[in-house]
Amino acid sequence: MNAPDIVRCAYLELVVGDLAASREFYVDVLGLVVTEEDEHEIHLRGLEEFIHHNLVLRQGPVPAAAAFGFRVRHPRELDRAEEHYRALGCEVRREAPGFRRGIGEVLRVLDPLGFPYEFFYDVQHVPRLTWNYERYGAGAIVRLDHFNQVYPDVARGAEYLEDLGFRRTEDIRDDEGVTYAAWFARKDTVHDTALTGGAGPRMHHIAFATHEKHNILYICDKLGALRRSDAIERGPGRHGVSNAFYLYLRDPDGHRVEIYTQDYYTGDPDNPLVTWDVHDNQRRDWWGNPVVPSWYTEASTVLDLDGNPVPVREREEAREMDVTIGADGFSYTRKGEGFKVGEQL
Ligand SMILES: O=C1C=CC(S(=O)(=O)O)=CC1(O)O
Ligand SMILES: [Ca+2]
Ligand SMILES: [Fe+2]
Repeated sequence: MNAPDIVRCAYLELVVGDLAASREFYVDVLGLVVTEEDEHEIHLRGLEEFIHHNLVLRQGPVPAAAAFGFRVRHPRELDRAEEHYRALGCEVRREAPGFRRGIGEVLRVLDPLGFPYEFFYDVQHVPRLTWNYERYGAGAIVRLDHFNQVYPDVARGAEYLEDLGFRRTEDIRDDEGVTYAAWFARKDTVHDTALTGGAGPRMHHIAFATHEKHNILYICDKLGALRRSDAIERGPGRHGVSNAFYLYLRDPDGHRVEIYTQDYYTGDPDNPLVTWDVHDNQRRDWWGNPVVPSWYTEASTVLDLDGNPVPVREREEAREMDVTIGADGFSYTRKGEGFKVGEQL
């Protein structure tokens, strides 16, 4: 099927329970830039962004991820996207300009995995603050890097995303051929989205990029100084997959936010796939530090096109947390030299 020409992941809409508390987290603590705001919703972006927003926070009753927005290369790609999804039998809605602040026509779909995807081209340009160093806090979040989606059947989800034109850049598998997670790119970095095997469809995290590791360390130090270290869920650390330096935070509603820097270029057509053994204890943290259980088990509800929570299905294949016994207690540092056994916590 003719897939739409997707340029990049562009925005996420999050429903939050207390808009002021969320504003404090994303603006005062993390330093995202406010493009527009009113008493119902806030439109935020990274310092290097020129499209209207990368994140919408909307006050609502059920904390959830309401839309995953992707920019396409030309307005005609909305027609191609509509054709693609109708051929898949998906619910498709075309929304006139103005449906979303700063965005032109939007094509909305509930995709075959149950995720609310949106596609757009026309967008209001806003000031790119790249050189406005007076606006930079030490956390310095410069752009949206990726989404991460929880879905029960990663192999099935990968088939759908690859048919949508995404390039698989990395994955985690076992010797029996089970796929536990996979990463998919449209732009020239490691991913625009990823599938984490688990009960889904749910939103695992949104990731923003900084330029330097010290920006991430500053965010940790700032949260400590604010006595908000409980917002730190996992990290800081160095990923195996993607090679990025990372930190995972939980926002006031429990939505997971990754701060991410220095992954690698993947733009050549023959970019080699990197596959990790699920028992490799350095796959998710290159230093072998354990993955806290909540990172595997907790994620955000997603909404359908009418704003209702999408029902969640459990994963039927082996779960990474079980296979590695708790948080990476049954994994090896050096293959063939035996396993680290038992809980790491
Ligand atoms: O962006 C990512 C890159 C790597 C990893 S992992 O924990 O190293 O698998 C997780 C992640 O999907 O958040
Ligand atoms: Ca196919
Ligand atoms: Fe991530």
